[in-house]
Amino acid sequence: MASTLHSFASPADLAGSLADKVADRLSAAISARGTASIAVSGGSTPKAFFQALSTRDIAWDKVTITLVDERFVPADNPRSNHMLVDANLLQNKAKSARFVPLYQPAATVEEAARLATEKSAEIGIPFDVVILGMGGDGHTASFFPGGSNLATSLDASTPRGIITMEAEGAGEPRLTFTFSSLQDAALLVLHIEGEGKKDVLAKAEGSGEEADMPIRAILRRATSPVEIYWAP
Ligand SMILES: O=C1O[C@H](COP(=O)(O)O)[C@@H](O)[C@H](O)[C@H]1O
Repeated sequence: MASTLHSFASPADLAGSLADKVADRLSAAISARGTASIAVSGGSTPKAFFQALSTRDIAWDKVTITLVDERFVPADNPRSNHMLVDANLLQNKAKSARFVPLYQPAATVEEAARLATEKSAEIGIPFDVVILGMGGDGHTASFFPGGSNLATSLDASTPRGIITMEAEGAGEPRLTFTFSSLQDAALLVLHIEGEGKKDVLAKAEGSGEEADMPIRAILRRATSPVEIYWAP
């Protein structure tokens, strides 16, 4: 499916514009079905966008928020994506949204993935909005080059749900929604910032193996158009 690049003069401009776009989509879903869903990324990039989105006028009590991926660490760990979302998105008007975490206090990451899959199955499919990020190594969600479950996670026939991932560049073991869960969102966004990430994107758009730069799976095979939001 095609992708469209939306470039902004600054990260603040991008955050405001993306927040408006996402708010419109969530509100449209609420008008149509009574509920809306969004899966967001962690990392350093989405903070300003989260803060802007949290101020938008939406019937937040009808919105379910989850993460596209998470480290296998509890919510009070500063490295958790949950803590980032708590501090920046589940604030202001968005305080009344429902949050479905991926981390589960289980003995193993595999058991946590099974429990998270069970809990996230209550969220309607497909997601109304998915916001992906991208690492300098071309990973997105926790689809890491060399990842333990990379092939399975990217296989379009792997069922929707959460799968585990361990990889050299990943730090802790990870929990990640599968490609099949994310690729058909009504609004599928890739949010990246900086010249370095633009170069990584250009490389990913060239030829090469998906396994080397897993973001290629989204750029090449997502059934929804990919809206790329970039600022320097
Ligand atoms: O590990 C992760 O990194 C990516 C990108 O993070 P950034 O700090 O370069 O913005 C992120 O999209 C993903 O959710 C996160 O778990």
